[in-house]
Amino acid sequence: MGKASIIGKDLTIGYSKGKVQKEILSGLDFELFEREMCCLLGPNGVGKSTLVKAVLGQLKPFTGEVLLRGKPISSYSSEMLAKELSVVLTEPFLPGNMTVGQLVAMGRIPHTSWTGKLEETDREVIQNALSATKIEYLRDERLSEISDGQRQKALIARALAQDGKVMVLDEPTAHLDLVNRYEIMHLLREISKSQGKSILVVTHDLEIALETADRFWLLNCGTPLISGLPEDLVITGQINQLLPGENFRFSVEKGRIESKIGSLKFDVSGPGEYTAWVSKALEKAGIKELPEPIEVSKDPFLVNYAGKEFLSLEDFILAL
Ligand SMILES: Nc1ncnc2c1ncn2[C@@H]1O[C@H](COP(=O)(O)OP(=O)(O)OP(=O)(O)O)[C@@H](O)[C@H]1O
Repeated sequence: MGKASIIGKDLTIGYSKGKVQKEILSGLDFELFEREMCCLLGPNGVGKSTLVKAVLGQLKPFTGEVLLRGKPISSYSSEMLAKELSVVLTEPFLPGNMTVGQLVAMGRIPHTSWTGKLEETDREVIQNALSATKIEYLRDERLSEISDGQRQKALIARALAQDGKVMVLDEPTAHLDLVNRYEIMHLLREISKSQGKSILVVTHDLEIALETADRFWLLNCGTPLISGLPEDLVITGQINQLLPGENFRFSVEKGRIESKIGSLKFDVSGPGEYTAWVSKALEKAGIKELPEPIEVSKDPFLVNYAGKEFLSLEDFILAL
């Protein structure tokens, strides 16, 4: 574990309207470490973006304080903050006729002199940011003419060019397809290691976060922030904090959320990697009980039930 880049101490955060304070979260303690990618997870409306605003120094806590590299974040000027912290927000306004290269170059603004002239070192940083995000080929493309996934990578490249030690991203994979979501989260993980950055990512992608994050911060209404290795949170069952109500649970064996199956009264035997899928298909079809055992075989896949063979689960369920 590296040093903590960001420390939150007994924070109470929320919004003020006139003299009225609307408290969103309280009693928050956390540390974001160097070389770590930390995913902040929690249900809609719990206060993840509000916490991010406090971490970025954009929202003054009602009580407690946020320390950035050991100093209160409130003591940083906006110029100093821009050198330490890079941010990727959900849907920023981007001029469509700007090129990817120009967008990434904007990351250097906190570092250039008042003339805004890019020095050789700035150009190198921009080149490295484009290459780390694997979008050099997009340098001259306009933002209005690239895909959502490519735009997201360009925004990450801009944050990299800004070269802060801490990167904060609020739902960087929203609206992206599964492959792009994996790719971006793996890329962020790679960057945290290769460039020694602390990366905080707000995400709802639990399964991808489990694959990529070094640490989770779990937020839930009325409970303290839980910080730990994702694997520890799975093993201790604390991960279930993310699942409201009684209908879902996190399957420790399968590493994903599933609906709680009441008492299933069928007996499936065969290759372990297939039996769970058989149960799942039966459960979705509303079947909770079967009098005979089900045997599944591999190469070719066959379901054997009550003396009959089926080539697919669809055929099997249709015959029941
Ligand atoms: N500017 C604001 N003024 C007052 N209340 C706000 C403001 N922004 C957000 N809130 C309230 O703060 C609470 C937490 O909102 P926040 O956006 O932080 O949640 P979130 O966990 O990021 O949600 P989501 O997962 O849906 O993005 C909500 O009840 C919301 O209505």
